[in-house]
Amino acid sequence: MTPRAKTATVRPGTRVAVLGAGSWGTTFAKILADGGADVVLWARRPELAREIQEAKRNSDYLPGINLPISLRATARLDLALAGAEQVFVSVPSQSLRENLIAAEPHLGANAIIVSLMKGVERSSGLRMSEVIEQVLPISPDNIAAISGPNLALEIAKQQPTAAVVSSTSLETAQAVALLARNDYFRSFVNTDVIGTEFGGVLKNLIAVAIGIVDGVGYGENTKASIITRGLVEMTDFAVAYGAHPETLAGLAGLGDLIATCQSPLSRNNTAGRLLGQGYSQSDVVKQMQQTTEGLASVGPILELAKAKGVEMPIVEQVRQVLAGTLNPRDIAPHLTTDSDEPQGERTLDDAQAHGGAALWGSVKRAFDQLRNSGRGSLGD
Ligand SMILES: NC(=O)C1=CN([C@@H]2O[C@H](COP(=O)(O)OP(=O)(O)OC[C@H]3O[C@@H](n4cnc5c(N)ncnc54)[C@H](OP(=O)(O)O)[C@@H]3O)[C@@H](O)[C@H]2O)C=CC1
Ligand SMILES: O=C(CO)COP(=O)(O)O
Repeated sequence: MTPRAKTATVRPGTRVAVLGAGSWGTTFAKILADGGADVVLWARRPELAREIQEAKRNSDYLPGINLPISLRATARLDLALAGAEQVFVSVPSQSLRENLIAAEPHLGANAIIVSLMKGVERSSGLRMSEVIEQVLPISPDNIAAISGPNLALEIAKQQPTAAVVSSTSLETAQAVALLARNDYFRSFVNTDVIGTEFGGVLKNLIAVAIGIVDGVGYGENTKASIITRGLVEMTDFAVAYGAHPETLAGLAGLGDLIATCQSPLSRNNTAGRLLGQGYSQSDVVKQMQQTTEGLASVGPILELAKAKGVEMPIVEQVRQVLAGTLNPRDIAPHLTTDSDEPQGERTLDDAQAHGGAALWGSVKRAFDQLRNSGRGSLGD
């Protein structure tokens, strides 16, 4: 799976919309505007739309950040979507369905819909691209997802980073990647939507576990053990659902896992830290002012894991801490067995064996893919 990209160019001023003016939606609108697109950002609260439109600020979510002069904002969905060739969606995952239903009458026939979200729908267990496909009369080839190590505030400060744009259609991924890039944000492409989306969902759960460990006061050994074993868990799960193991070794898997597990900017990490300090789930939910996808994803992910016979001991422990049935001090990087017998270490090699790839082969292919897709699609 090495996408060979065609050379493509971006039309300056291509009209796009971003739905959701929280920290990521606003940051992504800035990425697109700084890349030359004509961006209209939709905020559900008129006062926030007004602040962005008039003061070029979003003081609720990105304090201290100056937004591009060219960025426009509105609380009217019809105005945001009028003429938009690409629509980037960044609302909480649990509200995606209702927002798509509201947006549908205003969407252009050939608009590409891009998910920026990292959750699954609790009621259905569906990934965001699956919800989009279910709600809108749209071909899967017109849907994309973007994921990677993308802590919003760092990017809003124009610190360089990269992400993966994924679509079943390489051309769609390229068309989106060409707009979602500028001198501080680099988009690579792939066609593994399942792996790209699940990477973003699953790293949130491991980040909650790391936060718990931090809150308890355990150190680097515990965290490194959980991150390493967490990546195996993530890969096992995603591969069971059809992902390519290489994707989990890339920006949307390992890359995002590292960023989210080590940054205090991460809301999932912060929620975990509060749990580790002894706060209950309901206290944590009250304290978290921003979207914390991991808390909503634990249940559906464990259900999906069970359906495929995948063991996820770290995610299961997160569930138990959330439920108040496991003392946070007892969280540990368990092996995937209850046996008292010493077990062989299951590594990425084992997890990736489902996909028929050995670790170093797949890592090499991932690097090749990034190199090729970057050169081919971005024209440098
Ligand atoms: N922040 C980050 O660093 C990153 C976040 N993401 C993903 O982006 C998605 C959005 O997260 P993020 O921007 O951080 O969240 P925030 O909490 O910062 O913002 C959420 C936004 O969604 C709006 N919103 C809340 N409920 C609804 C609803 N029912 N209908 C419409 N809009 C609603 C909020 O509006 P209001 O202000 O009016 O409440 C706000 O504009 C998540 O899936 C997250 O995982 C991905 C990469 C990075
Ligand atoms: O996805 C993110 C970074 O890539 C943001 O993580 P949080 O949602 O935990 O803040």
